[in-house]
Parts: sequence; C-alpha cells; structure tokens
Amino acid sequence: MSLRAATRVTRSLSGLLPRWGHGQAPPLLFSQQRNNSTSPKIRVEFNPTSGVAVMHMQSPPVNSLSLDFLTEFCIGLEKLEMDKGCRGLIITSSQPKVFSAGLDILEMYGKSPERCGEFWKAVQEMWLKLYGSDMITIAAINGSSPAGGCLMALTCDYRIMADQPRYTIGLNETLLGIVAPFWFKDTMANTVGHRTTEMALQLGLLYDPSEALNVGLVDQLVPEDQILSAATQTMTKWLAIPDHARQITKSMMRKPTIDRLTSNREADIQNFVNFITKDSIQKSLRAYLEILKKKKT
Ligand SMILES: CCCCCCCCCC/C=C\CC(=O)SCCNC(=O)CCNC(=O)[C@H](O)C(C)(C)COP(=O)(O)OP(=O)(O)OC[C@H]1O[C@@H](n2cnc3c(N)ncnc32)[C@H](O)[C@@H]1OP(=O)(O)O
Repeated sequence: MSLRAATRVTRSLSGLLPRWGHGQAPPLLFSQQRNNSTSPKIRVEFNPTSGVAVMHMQSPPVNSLSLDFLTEFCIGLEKLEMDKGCRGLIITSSQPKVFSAGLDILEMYGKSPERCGEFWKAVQEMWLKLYGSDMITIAAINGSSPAGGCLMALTCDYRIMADQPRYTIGLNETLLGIVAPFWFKDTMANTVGHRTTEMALQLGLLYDPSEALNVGLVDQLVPEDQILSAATQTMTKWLAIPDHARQITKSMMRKPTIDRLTSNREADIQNFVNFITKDSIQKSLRAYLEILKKKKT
C-alpha cells in the first residue's frame, strides 16, 4: 500500500484506537532505541584545496531527524562555518533510497512536554544555522525527502535531485494530521511562490523528481550516479562569485524570514509543544507509525 493510501487509512483507523491521557505515553509498540546508536550520524569530508565540504548523512535506516542527529548536524555545521577555508557545503545521504525521512516521529510521540521542547529547539537551530549559513549550500538529494527532509533541502541555496521516479519530495505534514509551521511555509514560499506552496501544503503534496523540477522545488535533475559530480560542478560556478557580495545578497534575501523565527522562537516552541502533545495528534502519530511498520508485512 502506498503511504498516501496508508494515510487515508489512518483516518478511518483513528476511531478504533484506544484513548490515553494528555502527556501520557501509550504502550510502546515501536523500537524507541533505533536512533540511540553511538556511531556518528554525520560524516564530513573537507577538501581544503577546493574549500568544499561534503556532509554525508548516515543515520540508518532513513536519516530521520532525531535530537541526537540534529545536535551532531549542528555541531558539524558550526565547525565548518567557523573554518574560514570552507566556502561551500554539499549535503547528501549515505542511506540507500532516502535523503531524509524528515523529523523523527519517535521524538514527537509519547514524549514529555520538556523533551518535545528540547527537540523543537534543535529543529529550529538546524534551520537557523543552515538557512543563515555564509557558505554556499547545495543539497544533493539522492532519495526521498518528505517533510523535515524537504525543509532541509529547501534551506540550501541549490537543489539537485536524482532522477528516479520512485523518489518523492515535499512538505506532506497534513497527511500525518500535523501542520507545517510558519517558517517551513515561508521557506517553501520563498522558493516556489505563494500559490504553489498554498496548494502543496494543504494537500500534503509529495512530488516526483520531474514534478518537483516543474514547480521549482528542485533546480536540476541528474542520473543518481552523477549527483555528486553535478553538485561539485554547480559548486564551482557558485565559488566563482566573490564571497562577500554573494553572502550579503543571500542575507538580504533571507534575513526577514530568519528574523521572523528568531523573534518568535519561544512562542514557536510553546506552540509546537501544545500542538504535538494533544491527545488527537498523538493518536494520529501513533496510527501513522503503525502504518509505517505494517508497510513491510
Ligand atoms: C497551530 C500550528 C502549530 C504548529 C505545530 C507544529 C507541528 C509539527 C510540525 C512537524 C513538522 C515536520 C514533520 C515531519 O518531518 S514528520 C516526518 C514525516 N515523514 C514522513 O512522513 C516520512 C515517513 N517515511 C516514509 O515515507 C518512508 O519511510 C521513506 C522515507 C519514503 C523510506 O521508505 P522505505 O520503504 O525505504 O523505508 P520504510 O520501511 O518506510 O522505513 C524504514 C524504517 O524507518 C522508520 N521510519 C520511516 N520514517 C520515519 C520517521 N520520519 N521517523 C521515525 N521513523 C521512521 C519506519 O518506521 C521503519 O522502521 P522499522 O525498520 O520498521 O523499525
């Protein structure tokens, strides 16, 4: 069953699910340990000669954005940002078929409000650091990239996607019964425009690569085995622009969007915590997780 179809089933399933109290975890049916491995979730290769770093996301099975992942990602990004020799960053995945599955649903399910707040702060931090980066950032999207994974790609300066029709990308939050926050919406609207964003967000559209190229969600499609060489070629063009002029221009374009979150950070965390810990939302997330599990059987 496709996830789209599966999500329709979520709605009919939800009435059958048991109720549980606010902030109280229902019985754990899912492995909550999966992302607790101590092996690095990010591998960075930096070439001092070209001034370009490649960040490989390697958090099995699907590079979901857990608190640990986001913390490691931000530390890696900060180190590169502070290195004056590093001018460009390519972000890609080492996991087969998936760029990133988006936010780790297990971080939003059955967790205390405090933990949810800590998690959301890390999501904000990732976006603020990447959207505001002085480096040239290119997403080499070599797999599916729903929701938070799409946000991560949108946050870069340029997106190259593997031309593989079974891969999809988009902000599909509404399909899970959740709402993309205003800064997800702003990031998408800044890329593809208001009308496309309005429709895509309401319908939770996941685009295949050609559709994504058509609406401007990605900038280029290439065969999967050429994705890193294409990203390197594009990087070379961008590196030819004087850094200070490019950085000031980038900041001019992005600052109003960044300021909007920066000046509302605490309220945004509170909104997230209030929303995600609601019984009805927890119920949708639980049903969605069950469907993801059942997909295999
Ligand atoms: C009023 C306004 C207030 C605003 C409040 C804010 C509200 C919250 C906003 C939240 C914003 C963003 C949300 C997200 O990013 S939610 C995540 C959305 N992601 C998805 O829907 C993707 C789901 N996954 C997939 O579609 C597929 O897994 C895949 C990525 C296409 C890969 O397919 P696959 O066939 O290769 O792998 P699959 O068998 O499905 O999965 C392998 C295992 O990974 C688990 N898994 C998949 N995705 C996630 C995930 N996002 N989090 C946690 N775990 C995930 C899956 O369950 C399998 O597990 P297991 O191997 O069976 O144990």
